[in-house]
Amino acid sequence: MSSCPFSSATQSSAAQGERIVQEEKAQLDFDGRMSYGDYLQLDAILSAQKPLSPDHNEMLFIVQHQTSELWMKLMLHELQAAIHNIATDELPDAFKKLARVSKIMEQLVHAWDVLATMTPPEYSAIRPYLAQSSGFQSWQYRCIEFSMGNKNAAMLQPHAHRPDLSAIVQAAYEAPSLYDECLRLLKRRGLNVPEGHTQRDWRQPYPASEAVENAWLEVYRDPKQHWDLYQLGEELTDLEDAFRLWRFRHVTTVERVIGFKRGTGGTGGVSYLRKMLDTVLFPEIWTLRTQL
Ligand code: HEM
Ligand SMILES: N[C@@H](CC(=O)c1ccccc1NC=O)C(=O)O
Repeated sequence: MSSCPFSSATQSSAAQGERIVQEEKAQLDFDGRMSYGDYLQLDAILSAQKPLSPDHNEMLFIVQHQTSELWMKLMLHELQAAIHNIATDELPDAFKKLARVSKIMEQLVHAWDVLATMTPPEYSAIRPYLAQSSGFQSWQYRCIEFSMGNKNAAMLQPHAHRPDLSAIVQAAYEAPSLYDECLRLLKRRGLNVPEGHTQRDWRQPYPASEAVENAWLEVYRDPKQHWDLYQLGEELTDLEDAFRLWRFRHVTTVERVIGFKRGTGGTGGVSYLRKMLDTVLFPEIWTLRTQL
């Protein structure tokens, strides 16, 4: 009999653990049945981490980006469905999805904390192996930017070598953005949105206007009268707020890890990412607040 209280505690809890599994009648035999790993295609996902360098920290770098791309996949799925819901006047359905998109964006903001544990020398050991690859070439990210209205034809070019992906990014470029559909909705609801905003070349960057600010102001000055449009405006605010935080954490993390080195994607690095901080997706949603 062992005199060590920890070893007897371990034995009894092991026995207890086994008893619970038996009593609860957990399914233990997966011969011919679909298991957790089968359903989630874990063999495919968990065999996709292939470091190129001998460095320990490359696994962090790969997992961080792969998980980000998975969250972006869900974000696009929700965002595109929300845009469709707005176009077809199903606002409660759109709100549910937009709230989820904002939460995913917040999740990605917090994810920077994990990557920021990588020091400059640790990243320098990996960086040569990345060659000219860069997040700049993320086609899902570009679809998100385009769907949110940040249109820029130059951003199509890195995808030209992959016609399959290029077609998807091109479609997001040509389609009305989330904000375009919101303005069309405002017009259907009788607000005074000029035609240049409801029927335009969707590939062009969104042109902010006083007329649109006035339309939103009508909503914001009397929220009870236009409750769902007011709620929509606030959902757009949450979304852009979260997106701004993501951009900011990106540039700060990049500065702490590579300083002012040029980016592997060919840009000036931090200087480019700082310019991106000036992006405004839903301009009148912000400017209207000066009038309230
Ligand atoms: C140590 C980590 C990171 C560094 C040093 C870094 C660096 C950079 C740099 C310098 C650029 C500018 C383009 C270039 O010339 O390469 C860039 C762009 C970009 N990065 Fe990162 N990045 C890091 C992590 C991430 C992560 C975790 C993501 C998440 C998916 C990400 C997504 C992007 C995206 C989407 C762009 C394009 C942004 C735009 O065009 O506005 N990056 N990154
Ligand atoms: N642009 C980064 C490289 C980089 O960050 C990266 C490279 C390959 C895959 C994802 C990346 N992440 C985001 O840009 C750099 O200049 O170090």
